[in-house]
Amino acid sequence: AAASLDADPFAPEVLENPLPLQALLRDAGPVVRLERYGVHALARHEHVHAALADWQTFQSAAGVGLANFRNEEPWRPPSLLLEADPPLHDAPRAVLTRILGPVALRRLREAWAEDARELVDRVVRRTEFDAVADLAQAFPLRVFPDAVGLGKEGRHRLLPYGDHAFNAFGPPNALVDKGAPRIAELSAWVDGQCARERLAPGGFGAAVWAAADRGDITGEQAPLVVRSLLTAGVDTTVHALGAVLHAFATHPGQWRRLREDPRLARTAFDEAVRWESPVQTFFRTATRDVEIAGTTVPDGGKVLLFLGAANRDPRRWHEPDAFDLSRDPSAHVGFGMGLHQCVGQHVARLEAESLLTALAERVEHIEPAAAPRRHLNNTLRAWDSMPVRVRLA
Ligand code: HEM
Ligand SMILES: CC(C)Cc1ccc(C(=O)O)cc1
Repeated sequence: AAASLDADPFAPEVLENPLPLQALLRDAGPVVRLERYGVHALARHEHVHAALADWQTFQSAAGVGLANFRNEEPWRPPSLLLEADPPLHDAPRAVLTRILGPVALRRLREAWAEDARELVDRVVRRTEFDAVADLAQAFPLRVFPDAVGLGKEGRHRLLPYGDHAFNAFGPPNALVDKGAPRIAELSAWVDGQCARERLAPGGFGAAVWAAADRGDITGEQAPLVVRSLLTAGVDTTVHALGAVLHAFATHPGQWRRLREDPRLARTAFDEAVRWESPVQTFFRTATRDVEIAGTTVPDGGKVLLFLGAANRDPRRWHEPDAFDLSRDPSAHVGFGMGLHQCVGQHVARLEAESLLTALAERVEHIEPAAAPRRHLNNTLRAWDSMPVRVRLA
C-alpha cells in the first residue's frame, strides 16, 4: 500500500518553507496518501509529468483545487480553460493560444522594453529599494492591465483578487478566511472589467470579444475567457519576477553571467520558475479507478501535484537545489505540462526578459539589504518584501 503521511502541505510553516516536506514526499514513494485531506500526492517529476500529460484520466473539470466540483459548488463559475476538459476546453484554449502567442506578442516587445528601462532608471537611482514593491509588482501592474485593455481605475484590486483565487485552490483554512470578506466586491469589479464595453480596442480583452464576433467562441464565453487573463495573469508573474530577483540577489556569480550575456535573461527566468516554482501545487481528479505505481486512486479521487517538488527532484535534475544558468531548465513543470500548460507563458517570459534586460544594463551588482519577508498563499510561493541594494554599472 502507498506510504501515508499526516503532514499538512497548506500549514503556514510548510508554506513558509516547503522544501523539507517536498523531500519527504519524494522519498516516501511514488504515490503518498495525505490522510488529513483524503487525497493522493505525487511529488516526483516522472509521476507529476505523467499525470499532467494524461488529461483523460486526471481531469480538470472537477476543479484543480481540493474542492471536488462533482459534489461541491465552486466559489465562482468554473474557468472555461483551467476547470474544463475537452471538448469544452478546446475553443477557449485555441482563442487564447493565438492572442497570447509569441507572434502576437511581438508588437509589445519594444513598448515593454522601453517601459522597463524607464521604471528601472527611476528605481535603481535610489540604490536601496524593495525589489517586490518597486519592481516585481510595479512592472506587471504597469504593462499587463494596459495589454489586456483595462481602464485605469481599480487596478489595485487585481492582486488581492488573484491572491484569493489561488488560496481557494487549497483547503478552507485561515488564508481562505482572510480573503473571504472582500471577495464579493473584488469579484464584482473583476467581472465588470470583462464586459466588452470596458475593454480598450487593440488589447487582449478586445481580441477575445473579436473572437466571439467571429464565432470562435460564444458571447457568453467571452467574459469568462477575459476573466481567466485577470485571474491568472497578475499574481503569477509578480511572484515569478520576485523569484528571479531573489535568485539573482542571492547568487552574485549568476548575475555576473547575465551581465556578460543578457541573452540569458529568458533562460534565467525559466530556471527561476523551476527553482522557486511560483505555482507550487494544484490538483487533478481521477476519472476512473487508476493504478499509479501499485497504488489505486479511486474514481473521483483528488490527486495533489507538487510542481515545486518535481522541479527539484534529484531523480530528474543534477544538483536540483542550485540556481544555475548553465542548465537547460526546459523540462520544468512550473508552467504545467500538456493540454493545460500555461497559455500565458510567453507573456510572462516577455515581461521577465524586458525587466531583466533593463536591470542587467544598469545594475553591476545586486544584493539583499535586509531579510526578505514571505507572502503565504495556499498555492503560490511568494514574497511580501525584498529589500535590496544595487551598485550601478
Ligand atoms: C510566471 C508566471 C506564470 C506561471 C508560473 C503560470 C503557471 C501556470 C500553470 C502551472 C498552469 C497549468 C494549470 C493546470 O495545468 O491546471 C497555467 C495555466 C494557465 N495560465 Fe499561467 N502561469 C503564469 C503566467 C500566466 C499569464 C501571464 C497568463 C495570462 C496572460 C496565464 C494564463 C493561464 C491560463 C489561462 C491557464 C489555463 C490554461 C488551460 O487550462 O488550458 N498564466 N499557468
Ligand atoms: C496555475 C493556475 C492555477 C493559474 C490559473 C488560475 C486561473 C485560471 C483561470 O482560467 O481563471 C487559469 C490559470
